Amino acid sequence: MYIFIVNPVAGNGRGYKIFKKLSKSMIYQQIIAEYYLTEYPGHAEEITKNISKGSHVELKAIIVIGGDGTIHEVMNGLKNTNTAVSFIPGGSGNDFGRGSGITGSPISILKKIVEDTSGIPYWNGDYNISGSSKRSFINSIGFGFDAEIAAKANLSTYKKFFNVLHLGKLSYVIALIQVLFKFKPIQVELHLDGHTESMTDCWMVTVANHPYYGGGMKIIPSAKIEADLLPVLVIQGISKWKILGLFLTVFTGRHIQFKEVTLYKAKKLTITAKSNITYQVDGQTDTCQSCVITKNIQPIQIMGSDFSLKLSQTS
Ligand SMILES: Nc1ncnc2c1ncn2[C@@H]1O[C@H](COP(=O)(O)OP(=O)(O)OP(=O)(O)O)[C@@H](O)[C@H]1O
Repeated sequence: MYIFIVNPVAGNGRGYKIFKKLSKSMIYQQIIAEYYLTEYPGHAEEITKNISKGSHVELKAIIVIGGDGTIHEVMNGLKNTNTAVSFIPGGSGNDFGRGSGITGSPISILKKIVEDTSGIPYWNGDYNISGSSKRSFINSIGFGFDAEIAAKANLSTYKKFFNVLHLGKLSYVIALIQVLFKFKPIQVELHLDGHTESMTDCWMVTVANHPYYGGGMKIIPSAKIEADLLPVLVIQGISKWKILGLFLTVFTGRHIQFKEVTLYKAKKLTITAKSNITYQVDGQTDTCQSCVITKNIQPIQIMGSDFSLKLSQTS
């Protein structure tokens, strides 16, 4: 059996339209399926927790139709890492689809999920904000400048408007300009395994499970799906005009050539700031003063990925 968790408001209603069309398709009619429509923020996580508690012995996969926020909730609701998960992009950003190799039309993705026998292993990252319990991020977690851009864009009225026009990236460009002239670099201490870096002029620190964020920007082009190691990108000591130029190159991934950009790899990162800083996790924002980040040691099987075809060809 397949269980669909559908966010009907993802992508301004795209999630629901995709599910409606898919549910009438031949392939959907041929499988045993149950579906849930989410009704409020946090609902996908609750549904997944309940599924995990139940005894769906024949459960082949949970299939998420929505955006990154919905798959973030589902991954955090999973109690049993043996449950396979898949994703049919229905949101506005859909970076998880890009990063895990899930591409094509909804029907072709469902076909791949049904025909895929093993899937690919995917390691989420874990983050522990001081004083709260551990959670997982599916795409990335970032502190400082990019998080403030995400916070500004999420609160804006123009984000919805641009999303309807499929120009979601433009909302980040406007938010970037708004944040740029007010932003004050942050003072942070990074503990990367046994190594410590103190920074007084830090613009941002981002950790990612794969290259993409913000609807297709290649923030850490070299990030790959792997166990154990976290790629960490740090930007420090840069002028406002230069960071503007840097962000223009993020879509191509050439920003890593700037001398103000440093890439690290670590099993564990602890970030401690002098005062509260803004962070974004899979696009949702909040503030914190310290955070511990590690890689989840239990992989989740992701079905319907184009990468599983490549894996089976190389093995
Ligand atoms: N029925 C609902 N009404 C309002 N919000 C909902 C409902 N169901 C789920 N949500 C919330 O909608 C938010 C946005 O969903 P999601 O991130 O999947 O779509 P998106 O923002 O369009 O895509 P992306 O994150 O890829 O840009 C999620 O945080 C989720 O908690």
